[in-house]
Amino acid sequence: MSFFKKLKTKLFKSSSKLEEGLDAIVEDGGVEEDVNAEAPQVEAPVDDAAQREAEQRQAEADAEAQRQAEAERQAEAEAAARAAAEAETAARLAENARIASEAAAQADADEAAAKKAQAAAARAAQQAEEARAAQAREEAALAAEQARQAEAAKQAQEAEAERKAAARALEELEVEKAAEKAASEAKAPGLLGRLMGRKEQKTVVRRELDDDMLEALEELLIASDMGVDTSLRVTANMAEGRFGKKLSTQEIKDLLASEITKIMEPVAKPMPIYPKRPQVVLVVGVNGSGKTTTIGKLALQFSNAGKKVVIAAGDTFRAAAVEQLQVWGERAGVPVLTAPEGSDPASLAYEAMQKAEADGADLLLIDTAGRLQNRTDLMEELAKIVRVIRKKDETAPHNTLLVLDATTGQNALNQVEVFRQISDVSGLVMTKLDGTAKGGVLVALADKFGLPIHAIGVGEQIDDLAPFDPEEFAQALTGTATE
Ligand SMILES: Nc1nc2c(ncn2[C@@H]2O[C@H](COP(=O)(O)OP(=O)(O)OP(=O)(O)O)[C@@H](O)[C@H]2O)c(=O)[nH]1
Repeated sequence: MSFFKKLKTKLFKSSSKLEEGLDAIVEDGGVEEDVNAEAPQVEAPVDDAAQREAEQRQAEADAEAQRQAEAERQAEAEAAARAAAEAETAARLAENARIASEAAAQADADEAAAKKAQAAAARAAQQAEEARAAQAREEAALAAEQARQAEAAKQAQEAEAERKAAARALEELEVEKAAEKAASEAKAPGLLGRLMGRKEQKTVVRRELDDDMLEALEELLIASDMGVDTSLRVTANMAEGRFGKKLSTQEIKDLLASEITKIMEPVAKPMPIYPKRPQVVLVVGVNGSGKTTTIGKLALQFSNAGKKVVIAAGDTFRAAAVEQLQVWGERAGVPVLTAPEGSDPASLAYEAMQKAEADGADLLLIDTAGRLQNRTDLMEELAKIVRVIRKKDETAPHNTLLVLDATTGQNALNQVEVFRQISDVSGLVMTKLDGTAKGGVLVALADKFGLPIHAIGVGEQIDDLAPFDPEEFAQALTGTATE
């Protein structure tokens, strides 16, 4: 696992206090709004158009069905009228035939009558002919009418099918709308949604950035060890141009992360490497801050980078400390120079300089004691070490690294002040950033002293030392980290 992944995972966990605090501030007095509250609400334009179209299609289908029904009724009336007319014609023909036969009966008796009868018969025949023609016309008209009716019935059927389809479409649209409504209600992050940690949010809580909110933010940052001055300045910067505006937790976190990044960027610098050999690195810090561990981690990183490294176990007052450093030296594959318990650390430092020079080492890492209880003694001890190594190289030490335990919070600020008085601190290493909720102190340190932060310790293993990345640190601290 890479250093930063580790840092992010670990710091992410530990920063939950700050993150939770930010969540609480916005929720307290915030208002739940639609995620797109700023954007004008447009009510389902596509669905409405579809519904209007379906309604129009149905209206047209209804009108067509009505027209068909009317046509059918008219066709029936016409058929009845035609039937009546046919019956009348048939009656007339029968009457004519009767007249003709009467006329024929009288034909023998009366020629004139016979002629009349002939004429009548001719008329009757003509009428019969005309009646047949009429009937043929009627039949043709009837056939045409039947065809028209069949067509009308077909159209009515089609219209009915279309009406049904339109009704079905309308019904489906309603069902779809209801389903969408139900789904959106289910997605709304109500209490249950929040408890279940729903990802897709339709609403967001926003709170107006006012004096109360600024005060709450200041308190939270101070509680996160950012220090009073830094906290006030960070919140003032966050509020600039945003006072009275509504902000969501995410927006607040992003703002805070960007302010923290701005403060941390100038101090994020790796330990400088000089052409001078050996480059002497004095490592200072209170007991237990992680000096020994850090020296072991640095030794490994530099030797992995192709540098020849020598370690001097300068804390000659504690045998356990010396042994521990030897273990780290073995792990890193780097020689560790030691001296008997209680001997002068300055003379060990001198010997180490000689050995480093003789070996052609690139780096000499010198561990020192960290007894702050007797500050004068410690100051004298460090001053002596510096004097002695300057006999060999007057530009040494080239770096004085102050190792600080991040879990000590505000205490780290005091330690910087003290060690700056007794040594020429050139840069910081922050240890134990894993598993601490006190990462905020780095912001205060950077803001107050502007000392470079060369590396951060994120665990007890030899590879748990990472370069300091301000942006990732800010994201991890505010909970805006994406992984
Ligand atoms: N979790 C964690 N523990 C660390 C880290 N750095 C050091 N430690 C632990 O902190 C404790 C003290 O570390 P040391 O390296 O012995 O500290 P020191 O400053 O040399 O202490 P003295 O030897 O008493 O002067 C040890 O248990 C280390 O394992 C770190 O980055 N993360």
